[in-house]
Amino acid sequence: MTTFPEPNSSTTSSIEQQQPYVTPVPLPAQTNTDTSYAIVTRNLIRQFDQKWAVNNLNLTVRAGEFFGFLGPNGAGKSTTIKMMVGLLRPSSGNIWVGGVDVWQDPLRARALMGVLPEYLNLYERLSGREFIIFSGHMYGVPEADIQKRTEELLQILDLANDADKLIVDYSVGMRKKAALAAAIIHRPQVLFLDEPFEGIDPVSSRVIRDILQDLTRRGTTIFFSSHIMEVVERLCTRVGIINQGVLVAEGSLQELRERASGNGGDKDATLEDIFLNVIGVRNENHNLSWLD
Ligand SMILES: Nc1ncnc2c1ncn2[C@@H]1O[C@H](COP(=O)(O)OP(=O)(O)OP(=O)(O)O)[C@@H](O)[C@H]1O
Repeated sequence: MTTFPEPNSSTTSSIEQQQPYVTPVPLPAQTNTDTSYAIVTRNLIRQFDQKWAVNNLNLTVRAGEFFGFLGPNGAGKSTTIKMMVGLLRPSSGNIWVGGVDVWQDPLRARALMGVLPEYLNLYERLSGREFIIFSGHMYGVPEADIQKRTEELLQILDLANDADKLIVDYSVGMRKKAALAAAIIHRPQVLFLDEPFEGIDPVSSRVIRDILQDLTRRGTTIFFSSHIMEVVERLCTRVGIINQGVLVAEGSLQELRERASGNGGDKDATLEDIFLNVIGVRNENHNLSWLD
C-alpha cells in the first residue's frame, strides 16, 4: 500500500519562517485510498550537476482544483511538471497522482493523466486527425468514442478544415491545439499543461479556457504553468509560485492578498503585484544607458 510520508518537521518549520506566503501544506491521509488529493509531492528534489532546479518541493493539490504554477524563467516549473508526469526522474522525493506513486507504478499513473508538454514532440508525419485518433488508441478509449470525440475536438478547436494536413505543416498554435486534443481524449482525471497559452491567438485561447473550465466542472484536476497572470487570475482556484526551485507562495488568490496586506502590502494587490513581491523584484531602473 502506498503511504504519504510526513515531511521532515524541521525542514517544514524553517521553510515556513522564510516563506510567509506559503501555508503549511495540509497532509493527506496516509494511504492511497484517499482520492480527494489529485497531486501530492513530498520533499521533491531535482539536481542537474550543481544546480538545484527543484529544491524540496512539498505541494498538495486537491481533486477538482484548477492549480496555476507560476515562476520566472528558469524557476523550475517545467522540471517539476516533467517529474510529475513521469518524464524526468527525481533526484529524490515522491510524487503521487490520484493516489498512485508516479515512479513506482508509472503505467497506472500515466493512465490517469493527460499531458501537454512545453516542447511538443508530435508525430510530424501524421495528420491532425490521425494523431488524435492515435492518442485515443494509446489510452484505450473505445473505437466508437474515439471517432466521435475526435471529430468534436477538431470542430471545437477549429482544426476541422486542416484535419487531414500533416502535423509538420501545422502552425505553432495548431500544433498546441492538436496536442491538447490528444491529451484530453481519454477524459483524464488529472491534466498537466506546461504553458498552454503560449503562441495561441485570442480566439483559440478563449476556446481552450472554456474547455479547461468545462473539464474542471466535470471533476478533472488541472495543473498548469503559465506566465500570463490575467489568465491564471481568471481561471485558477489556487496558485503556487516557485523561484529558484523553492516554493515561495501557495494558496488561493484571496489568501495571497490577505498575506500581502499582512506583510504591509496592498489588500487589493493583483497576482502580478504578489508575484513580483514574492520573487523579490524591486522598482529598479531598467533603462538602457546607451539610449540616452
Ligand atoms: N536537462 C537539463 N540539464 C541541465 N539543466 C537543466 C535541464 N533542464 C532544466 N535545467 C535547468 O533547471 C532550471 C529550471 O529549468 P526549468 O525549465 O524547469 O524552468 P522553467 O521555470 O520551466 O522556466 P521557463 O519559464 O523559462 O520555461 C534552469 O536553471 C535550467 O537551466
